[in-house]
Amino acid sequence: MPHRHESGENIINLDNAKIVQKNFTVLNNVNLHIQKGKFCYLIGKTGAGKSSLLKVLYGHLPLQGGKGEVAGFDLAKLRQSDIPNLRRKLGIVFQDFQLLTDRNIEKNLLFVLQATGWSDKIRMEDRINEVLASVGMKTKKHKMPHQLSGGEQQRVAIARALLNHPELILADEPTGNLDPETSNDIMTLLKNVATENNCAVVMATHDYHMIQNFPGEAIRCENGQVSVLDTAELFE
Ligand SMILES: Nc1ncnc2c1ncn2[C@@H]1O[C@H](COP(=O)(O)OP(=O)(O)OP(=O)(O)O)[C@@H](O)[C@H]1O
Repeated sequence: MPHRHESGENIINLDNAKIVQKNFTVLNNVNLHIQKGKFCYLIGKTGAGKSSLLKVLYGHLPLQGGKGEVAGFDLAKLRQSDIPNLRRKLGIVFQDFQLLTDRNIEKNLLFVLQATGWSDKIRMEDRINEVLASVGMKTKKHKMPHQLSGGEQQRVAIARALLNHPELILADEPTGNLDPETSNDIMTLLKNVATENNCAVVMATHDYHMIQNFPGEAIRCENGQVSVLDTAELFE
């Protein structure tokens, strides 16, 4: 892993970073330093650049200027062949769960383990049971995704994100398809598993009720710039 080096206490370091979609600069001069183990929101209006920022952090969009480091990987020097190694350090959770619909929960998780280099059958089975237990879904492992509610599918998606002991979970509107009560359950779960696993979380959301229920720090995308604020400032 040639471009990996330890970076002290931060899981994310962006300095003067430029984030571009096609030829359009979405965010410029981004300076962002997120400590290991920290939970923070990513907020901003539709089109402000939240998803684009997340995509740069998980190596889906190339960094177009400045410096960037995620989990010790230098984003400016990231090669295609480094991306699987970066992704192994991350857990990614999406709004639409993105479970494979043609196989049961256990096989969904097995697929990820096999794709990330695991081979020992017993160890894989143990890890699957462990992560499913940590999200309260161990008894549902033989169910197909369509047999689960949205909240349950998102629990499984969080379990899947935890498989490789990530140092960082990137979540793009993970409660966007859920009712308010289920959203609160998922949020509580995400916060708890992050704390238990000493894992940082960056979670994009539009849901101000949830931010009010679970205050904290937020990264705001606005007018092509990024700033960090306390969520209490949003309700003054
Ligand atoms: N694949 C793409 N090709 C070209 N432009 C894109 C692409 N994806 C996003 N954009 C543009 O980049 C800008 C930022 O979009 P992005 O999806 O990052 O915003 P967002 O804050 O996540 O919005 P939302 O809250 O609606 O998800 C928008 O102007 C959008 O039109």
